[in-house]
Amino acid sequence: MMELTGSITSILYRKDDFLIAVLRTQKEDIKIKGNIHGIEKKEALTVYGSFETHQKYGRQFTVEYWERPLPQTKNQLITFLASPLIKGCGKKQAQEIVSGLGKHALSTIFKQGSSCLLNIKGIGKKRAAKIADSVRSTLEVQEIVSQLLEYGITANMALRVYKEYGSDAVKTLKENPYVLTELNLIGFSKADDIAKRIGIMPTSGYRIEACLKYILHKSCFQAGHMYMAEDQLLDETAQVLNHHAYGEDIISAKELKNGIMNMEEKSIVIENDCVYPSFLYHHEQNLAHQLSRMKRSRDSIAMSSLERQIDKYQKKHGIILVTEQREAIRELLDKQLLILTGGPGTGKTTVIRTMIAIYKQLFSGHTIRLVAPTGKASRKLAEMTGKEASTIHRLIGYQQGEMPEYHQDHKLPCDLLIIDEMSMVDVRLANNLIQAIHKNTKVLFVGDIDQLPSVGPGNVLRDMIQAGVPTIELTEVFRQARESQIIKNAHRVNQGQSIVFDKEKDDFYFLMQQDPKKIAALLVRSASRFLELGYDLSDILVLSPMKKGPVGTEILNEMLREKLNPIDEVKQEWKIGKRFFRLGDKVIQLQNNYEKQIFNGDTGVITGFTQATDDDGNAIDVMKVDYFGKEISYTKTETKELNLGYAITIHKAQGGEAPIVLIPATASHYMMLARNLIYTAMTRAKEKMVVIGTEEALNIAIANNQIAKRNSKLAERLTKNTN
Ligand SMILES: Nc1ncnc2c1ncn2[C@@H]1O[C@H](COP(=O)(O)OP(=O)(O)OP(=O)(O)O)[C@@H](O)[C@H]1O
Repeated sequence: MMELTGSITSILYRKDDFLIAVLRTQKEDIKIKGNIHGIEKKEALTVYGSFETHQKYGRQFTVEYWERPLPQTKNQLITFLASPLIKGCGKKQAQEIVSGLGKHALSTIFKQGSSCLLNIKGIGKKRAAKIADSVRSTLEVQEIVSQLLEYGITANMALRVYKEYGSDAVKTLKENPYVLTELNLIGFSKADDIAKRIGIMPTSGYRIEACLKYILHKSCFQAGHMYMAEDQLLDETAQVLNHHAYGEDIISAKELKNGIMNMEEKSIVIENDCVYPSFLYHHEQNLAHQLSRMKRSRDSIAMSSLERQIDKYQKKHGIILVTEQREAIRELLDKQLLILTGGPGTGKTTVIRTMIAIYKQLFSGHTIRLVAPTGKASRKLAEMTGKEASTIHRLIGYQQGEMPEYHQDHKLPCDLLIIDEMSMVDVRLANNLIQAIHKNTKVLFVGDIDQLPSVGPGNVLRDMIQAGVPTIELTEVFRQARESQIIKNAHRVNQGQSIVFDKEKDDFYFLMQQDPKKIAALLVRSASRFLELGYDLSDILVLSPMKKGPVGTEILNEMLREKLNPIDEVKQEWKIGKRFFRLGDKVIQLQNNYEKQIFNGDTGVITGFTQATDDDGNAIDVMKVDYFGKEISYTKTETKELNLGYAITIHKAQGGEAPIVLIPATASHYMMLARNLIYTAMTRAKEKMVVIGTEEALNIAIANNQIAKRNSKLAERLTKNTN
């Protein structure tokens, strides 16, 4: 193996840890390539490896191992200390440190910590701690990264583990590489490969427990279950453990059972052969406990005064509420908890509006709050009611991994709480919300149970209805039923009837096409046509049931971008690995970001690329995205929270709506042909709905009403608690 030392003069390509760069040695400029983490232009570097001649790219040096040579001369030391790697240290402080501590400054700081910096001019206690921390972590990280690289643990993973375990990172990982799955860095099978390279025994308890957890979590977070039957969990785990790289029957049933027993004390709860991740068990139990207490309590108010108020409202607004709507208002004022459910256009928002107006008349001075699970849904709720509305997260002050601001010992100051789009709320969010509700607060859950269930575990709305929580179902369809076919067809789909078309009306189009590739092309053409007609990009929702495949969102996004926002010389772009973001691109946020107050499913448009300063005062590149007039900055690393948003999955579109909705219907995504998917997509359309595909595929979807059952005991607990 050869050794080369020099400084980086240019970076030619970088993706994650993989780098191609030019290294200037004393003799010549050499193209180097390999997994080199966090190196920037001008930095000194020593690489170990060998030369090879690439057919296309010629002679280059393949790096097996690398290190940042410790600065030797005083000047090198000053440059290192003043670099962005060392926080809190500018050039002035670096010069003072080197003149105070001499050429062994780094090892002195590493060994003695911040105390050796306290006598240096211009360095106070806080700055000394910052500098000492940075020196320690920079040196340690380099050591850790190089030690772990040989096992296939990338620098990014090593850094994350370092953050969690500090100097113990290598020891921890060598003993239990499955912590990489705990930290959500890789899945079980990749961790298992790494474990094999490290030499972990296939019968290791860590391996068994990691696999049990992986199977259980997959079932809860991908299929939405709250628990798994113990036998099924054991069977599925045995299959993975015994077939992945090690051959059959390496793990016995007894060892698996032991694994479960070990976990029982730490991370799972077993109740009558049902295995729950502990936190989900506690969410379900606490939610049931709190809900059943609420269900029981009753309020009594003057009903005659209520009836008078309803009559007054009807007269003022020229509306006659139907029996169910009137009943909903009565019920909520009589009880503490009510569910209002119904399909599109059945008057749910009308009930909310009436309820707010009457409640205000009856209880002036009381506080009313309106919330929904996503930013998109809460904006829609505010628009429909003309009242302020927020996300549930914002209402309760929820931050990832922290206790919400409002909880069981600090209740929300609110008298009437209305929660819209309840079908999207999973058990975790539902419990956090319910715990924060005061025993005197009235709660109205509004939702449509025929839409897709929550992305997260549980089926809260359905379970509550099943358990007998007071529910009013609105069945009469008011809106558009006569004039528009969208609502009419949505209700037909929901009842398992095929779609009907009236060519005279121009709000529901079906474009027949069999070939999936042509369907994709037609979706793009139709979207472009609507733009030509004067609609805005934000008016158009192109939805697909899936990400992959010929009509999946991935391909559609690329095709739509090329058509609707093609590249030109002046449009700036950011290239990050294989992905790139272009000025004017429509993007979607993929996860909740509480700091930015941007939530999973929010869509925006890229408005520019600029520079900002980070917490340490360093200049960083940022990309600006406009979300409904709110401008949010993303660093390059943060763009992993974004995807192109020209086409999004139906799941991500829940809770939102747009004037135009376009969807494909093809048997090529046979697995995804389900009634609640089509129904959810259709109910997003306000003005025009375009389906492109075959009637056969559409009818298969409409006929498929097999809603995958989710394992949950919320209904059972609620019923038991109440009886
Ligand atoms: N009792 C009623 N009499 C006449 N019109 C009504 C009545 N209730 C509601 N409407 C009208 O029906 C339309 C749909 O009502 P609303 O928006 O309340 O339904 P929704 O269930 O909230 O619909 P979506 O879920 O699709 O948003 C509105 O135009 C509303 O004014």
